[in-house]
Amino acid sequence: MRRLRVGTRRSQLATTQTGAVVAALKKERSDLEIETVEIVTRGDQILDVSLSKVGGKGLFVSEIEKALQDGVIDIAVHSAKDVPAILAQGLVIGAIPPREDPRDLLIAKNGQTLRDLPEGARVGTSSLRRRAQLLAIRPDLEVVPLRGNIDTRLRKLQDLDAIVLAAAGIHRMGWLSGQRVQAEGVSYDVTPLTPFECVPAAGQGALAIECREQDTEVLQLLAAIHDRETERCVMAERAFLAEVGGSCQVPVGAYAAPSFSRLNLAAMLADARGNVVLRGAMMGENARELGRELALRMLAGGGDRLLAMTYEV
Ligand SMILES: NCc1[nH]cc(CCC(=O)O)c1CC(=O)O
Repeated sequence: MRRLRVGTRRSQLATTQTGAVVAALKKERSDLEIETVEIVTRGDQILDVSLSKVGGKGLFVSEIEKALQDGVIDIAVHSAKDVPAILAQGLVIGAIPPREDPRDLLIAKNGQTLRDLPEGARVGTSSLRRRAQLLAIRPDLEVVPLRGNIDTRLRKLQDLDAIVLAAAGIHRMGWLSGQRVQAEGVSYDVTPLTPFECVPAAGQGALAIECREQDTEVLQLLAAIHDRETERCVMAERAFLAEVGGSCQVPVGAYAAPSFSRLNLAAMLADARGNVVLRGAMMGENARELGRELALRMLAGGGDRLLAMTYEV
């Protein structure tokens, strides 16, 4: 293999993430010629409608998967949390590099924490998972829809009191220094939300590199940038998500951390309005079984009824 074509979405975050993966691969194989191919997905084009309405996160991935299947590209770099539970025919995740900070960040215009935002403050997020968990702590907040790439969302903070973004994205962009985010000519204090306050999305902070199942040479190359511990955590989180049938219509969070030889998995399920938030945690050895087991327990413990409640949001 002499040439590798890498598919990426066109957002600033996507191209930055892809650039980091390309650099890591070049370090492994300096003779390799790597070409980056930008793909505009439907999810990138439809920015004014909430994701739960236009068909979910798969929108960002399905066109890229087609390019892999058609041989237009050889690998695709995704944010692990954007990858659906079931991959397209003939494709596999070839590598999961070491995870970044998995937490969500509260970025308040005047530097407040979640506790000292003023009564009725307007907080921007289109994620049902973030919305439910914010309202569980501060029922008085007005949570308003906020879509677009992370640069766009940061700019929209001008018209709001606060927004919530993943730490990983901000960090990979090089916009986070200490407790401040500096980007697009603005600078704000940030407060990380702990996984107890706001359980992250399954896979948040991790990248997933997808390729063709049959491409043994590519799989061999990707093994060099793979992190087995991150994979184990992400597997437990995704097993939880798959078992609860996580679509964008339901607020679901799952976060696993290694604890000696075992994994500690924390998860949350809520109804779409965020009136009821159900939390659970469990330790286990086998990542997939742990994710499934915690999901089954939480569904049996009332989660099934939460998921059955659907609303127009
Ligand atoms: N849904 C978009 C998306 N996909 C991955 C990230 C952040 C980076 C990551 O989690 O790895 C973001 C932005 C955000 O949620 O703030």
